[in-house]
Amino acid sequence: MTEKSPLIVALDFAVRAELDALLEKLDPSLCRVKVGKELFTLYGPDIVRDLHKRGFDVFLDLKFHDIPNTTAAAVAAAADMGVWMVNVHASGGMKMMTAAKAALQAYGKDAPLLIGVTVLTSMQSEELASIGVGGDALAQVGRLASLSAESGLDGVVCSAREVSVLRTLIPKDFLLVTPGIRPAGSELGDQQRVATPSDAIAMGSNYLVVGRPITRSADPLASLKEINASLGY
Ligand SMILES: O=c1ccn([C@@H]2O[C@H](COP(=O)(O)O)[C@@H](O)[C@H]2O)c(=O)[nH]1
Repeated sequence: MTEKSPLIVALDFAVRAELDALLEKLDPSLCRVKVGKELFTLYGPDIVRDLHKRGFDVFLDLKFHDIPNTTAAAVAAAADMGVWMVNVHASGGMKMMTAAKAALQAYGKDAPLLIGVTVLTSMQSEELASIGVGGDALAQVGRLASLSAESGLDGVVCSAREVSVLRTLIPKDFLLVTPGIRPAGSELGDQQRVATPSDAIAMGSNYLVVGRPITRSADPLASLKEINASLGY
C-alpha cells in the first residue's frame, strides 16, 4: 500500500474554468493528478506549473511513442518540469525504453517514475488481431510488462484484471498503474477492461487512475472521498 491514497485523478478537461472549479475543491492530501493529452495540448507546461504550485504530484500522461532519441528528449523535458511520473508506449521497444531511462539518469533522485503503457484499457482481446497482435490482452500485457522491466522502467500501465498474473512475472517493487477503474454501477464509457477500486487494490494495483467517475460526477469531491473511503483512506 502507498503512503497516501493510491488515487490519481485524470484531469481530462477542455474548459479551464471547469478544471479550476474542481481544483478549488481538491486537496493534494486526497489524491495525485494526471495531465493527459487534451489538457496538455490546450494549456501546455503552464498547467503543470499551476498544479505544482497547488502542491499536487503530477503524472504527465503523454504516452510518448517515437524513435529512441526523440523519446529520450521528451522524457527529459518532462523531468525538467519536475513531474512525478511520465510514460512511454512499451510497444516502442527496448531500445526506446532504455534510451528514455538513460535520459533520466542525470536527474538522480529527482527523476520522475518512468512507466510503460501496455495494452490500452479501452481494448478487448478481440481487437488485438486487427493491429497484428497475436494472443489475448493478458498475454500481450505480460510480454510488454516483462520487456518494460528488462528495460529498467519503474512500472507499467495495465488493467487491474491483469495485475495478479503480472505479479508472478515481474519484480516485486515494479509499479502497476491501473486506469479503467469504475465504482460499481458507474458508466463504463469507452473502457473495456475494468475493475472497481477495491477489487483493483485487492488484486495488487499500486495506483488507480480515475477520471470521469469523479470529474463528471455531480459532486466530484464527494465521489473522490467515497472512493478513498472504500479503500480505507
Ligand atoms: O490504458 C490506458 C491508458 C491511459 N488511460 C487514461 O486514463 C484515464 C481514464 O479516464 P476515465 O475517465 O476514468 O476512463 C484517461 O485519461 C485515459 O487517457 C486509460 O484510460 N487507459
